[in-house]
Amino acid sequence: MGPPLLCVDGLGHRYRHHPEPVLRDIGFRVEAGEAVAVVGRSGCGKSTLLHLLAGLLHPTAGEIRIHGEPVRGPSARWVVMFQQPLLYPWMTAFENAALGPRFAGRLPETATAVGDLLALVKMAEFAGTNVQRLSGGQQQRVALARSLAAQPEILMLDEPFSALDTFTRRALQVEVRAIAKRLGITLLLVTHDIDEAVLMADRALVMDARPGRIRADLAFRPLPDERGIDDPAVQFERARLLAALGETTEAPRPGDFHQI
Ligand SMILES: Nc1ncnc2c1ncn2[C@@H]1O[C@H](COP(=O)(O)OP(=O)(O)OP(=O)(O)O)[C@@H](O)[C@H]1O
Repeated sequence: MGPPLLCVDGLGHRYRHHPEPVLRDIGFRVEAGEAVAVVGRSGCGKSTLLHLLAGLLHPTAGEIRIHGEPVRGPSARWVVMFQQPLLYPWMTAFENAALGPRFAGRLPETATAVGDLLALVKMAEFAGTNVQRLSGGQQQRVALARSLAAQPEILMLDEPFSALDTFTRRALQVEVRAIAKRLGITLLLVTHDIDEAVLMADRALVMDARPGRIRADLAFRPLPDERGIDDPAVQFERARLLAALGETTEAPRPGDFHQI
């Protein structure tokens, strides 16, 4: 068996002019195809961790390997989605989604594939619309299509839906998970939203703050890919996650929720 997709060992980070390290001694593995949420309170270092994993920031201690190779900078093998969709406002949805293939000189051959991706994210009818005329949720859908057009192995998400209303956020959380599973893309998500973690992930790494460390590695029991927050099994995993975060005093028992 080869190395895991992602291997993190003894990872630490200290910002310049910052007296204390933000992250200390972080280690975990992620296998290809997993969906992993890093969960913790605001300020515990989640974004810093994701920036390190994406090669946007260099660690001051430890090592990150993807396919056994040290991460030294950004790569076409992974893409990051942020809270803001970061689209070019003067372009249409299609033009934004097609940016990667265009820069790689792969348009027009890949135009159909980009069209298919817009359909996958339910934006086909808006392909020719200027993105300024789209809602926040629709803009994130376009950003998702742009990310998928890069054919990444890993999709890294930094609280990508936190600026959206609850209804839109829920829909995107469930859809992004289903799309990633369908395309075989590994999901790495950092969030302080427990619901987002149980809706999108198979497993949660629970972080402590000051310094940021992993307190627990919690594998969820198998849940359906298209899951609802009200499903009893999802509620059960949510309660386990809350207990792991120290938000409740007792871990739940299966009998606490019906139909498990
Ligand atoms: N560029 C920087 N320079 C110095 N300190 C920083 C920098 N970026 C973040 N920090 C500090 O590092 C700590 C962790 O920040 P980080 O954004 O990684 O946490 P987070 O868990 O993602 O928070 P949030 O959920 O609020 O986004 C905070 O104390 C923050 O002030």
